[in-house]
Amino acid sequence: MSDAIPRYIGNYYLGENLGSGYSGSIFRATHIHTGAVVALKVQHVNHECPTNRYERHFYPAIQGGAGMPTLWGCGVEGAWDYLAIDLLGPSLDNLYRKSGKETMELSSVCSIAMQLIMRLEFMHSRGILHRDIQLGNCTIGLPPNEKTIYMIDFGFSKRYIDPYTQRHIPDSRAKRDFIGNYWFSSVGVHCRGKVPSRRDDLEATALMLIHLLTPRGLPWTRNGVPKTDEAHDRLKQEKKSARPEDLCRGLPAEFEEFLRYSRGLQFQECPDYGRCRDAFRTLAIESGLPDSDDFIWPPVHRLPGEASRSYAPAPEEMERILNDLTNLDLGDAVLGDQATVDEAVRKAKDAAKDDSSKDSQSREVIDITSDSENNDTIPPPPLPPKAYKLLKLKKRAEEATDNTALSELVLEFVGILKSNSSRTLTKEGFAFLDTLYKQLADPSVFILPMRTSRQRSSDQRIQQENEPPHIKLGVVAGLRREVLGASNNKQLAQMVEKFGQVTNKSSGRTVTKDGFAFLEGMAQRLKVLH
Ligand SMILES: Nc1ncnc2c1ncn2[C@@H]1O[C@H](COP(=O)(O)OP(=O)(O)OP(=O)(O)O)[C@@H](O)[C@H]1O
Repeated sequence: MSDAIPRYIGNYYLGENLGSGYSGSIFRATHIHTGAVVALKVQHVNHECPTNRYERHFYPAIQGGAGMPTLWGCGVEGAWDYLAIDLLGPSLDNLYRKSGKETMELSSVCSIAMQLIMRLEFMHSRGILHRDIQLGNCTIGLPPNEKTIYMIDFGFSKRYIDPYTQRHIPDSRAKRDFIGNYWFSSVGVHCRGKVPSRRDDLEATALMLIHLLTPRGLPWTRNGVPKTDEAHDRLKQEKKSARPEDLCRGLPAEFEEFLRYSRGLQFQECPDYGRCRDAFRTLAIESGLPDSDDFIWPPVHRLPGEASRSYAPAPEEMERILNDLTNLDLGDAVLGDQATVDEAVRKAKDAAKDDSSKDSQSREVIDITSDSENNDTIPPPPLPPKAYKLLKLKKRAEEATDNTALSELVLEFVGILKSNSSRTLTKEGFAFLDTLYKQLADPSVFILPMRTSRQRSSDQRIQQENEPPHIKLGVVAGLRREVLGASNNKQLAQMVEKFGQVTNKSSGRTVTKDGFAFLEGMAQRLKVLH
């Protein structure tokens, strides 16, 4: 049998070579009778890894899905096994390399995230895992479908739902040979030899997104493909030991949350695709980007005049801000007490003098005197705006005398958190929740704060570090539902307490979409309850 690929295979005339992988080559090809142009995936029948033979069996189950290529024909002719599939555009790998940029734009990455999560939801709904998520296996369509991302290469795919019994495939403790790719396959599958399931497709997607936003990519991709077993072992070790917070440092919190969420899923658990997708849509909107998941290439920049959300500050930066706040000594002070304000302003001025000019320029200063009862002319302290607004809100919550006023304050609280670049619940945010709790539980009794101090005992710290994110997501999602049925303030108080505790225990202490919905539901309920 000749090893040279012929000009004709099946009814197709082969044209330009579009790409070659480990297991074969892809050609642009024309049907000799209809003139239809397709991508012909050609593989030698004796190939040691006969992926075409497997791949053709997955197409029937995914036909018609958005971003799923159509299989127009397949067969074996002579020494060649071929698949004729929709001709598509360049892969994300091609686009990324050709862009010459160190990282992809956030707008592109958000739309990739939304579309890929949708593709996986569809494939998984058809009982199929992809198992080889990577940039080269995602292509854009040809016009008019250039805004759609297509999933290709089902050579490593597998059914996770047994078509006969309709049951999920079983887990196994036995280590298995690795199937997937070095860069993005999940830690469980790649480094621990676990059986792949839906969670691993999601984790691979998360790693790929983080890679696109990281200068020089994920750390273990920087030395190229490992050529020896030792190099592969080193790569696995590096991948296994990389903590999500380190991989996602400086990125919007959504990426770390997505990675943690996928890693926290149980073997058979169905991911909440909608919630994952919504998180990236919200991120896009808050960053002043279009909310559609259309993949626009070359990427669009921020819409003019739109509010933009910058990346979350790195932990060190957050630490510095919090230290600045602590130095202001507002901790136990009575707000509104002029002596306290004077003292704070004096300290703030001293601190500001020490600060580099770069730092002071980057801070927004809120004028606390503009609506203060005291007609003070002293310049305002350089408190971060979010912290200051929250402290003012807390004070107003202390003075609130009815549920209607509390309802409005809760909505303002949501507004402040949403308008800020970071959704982290800071100590001022917790202080507001404490006051709200106190007001709801019994306005006449002083309740010990749930969390107003940054000091934590080592026990608490261990507990906090061990709290998996899906626990927080589950509890807050439950609160979001329950809050609308609350029949008195005491019940609402318990919910605020639970919300504060679970947020405090979660890594990042971010307020999620469910968290906002819970707070908005609380405001709604407060209006009704008297
Ligand atoms: N339908 C298509 N239309 C246009 N280009 C395609 C198409 N399918 C694949 N390609 C190009 O060919 C490359 C290899 O495709 P594919 O991954 O399906 O082949 P493979 O032999 O399984 O590769 P690998 O061994 O790298 O997994 C892709 O990265 C893409 O650039």
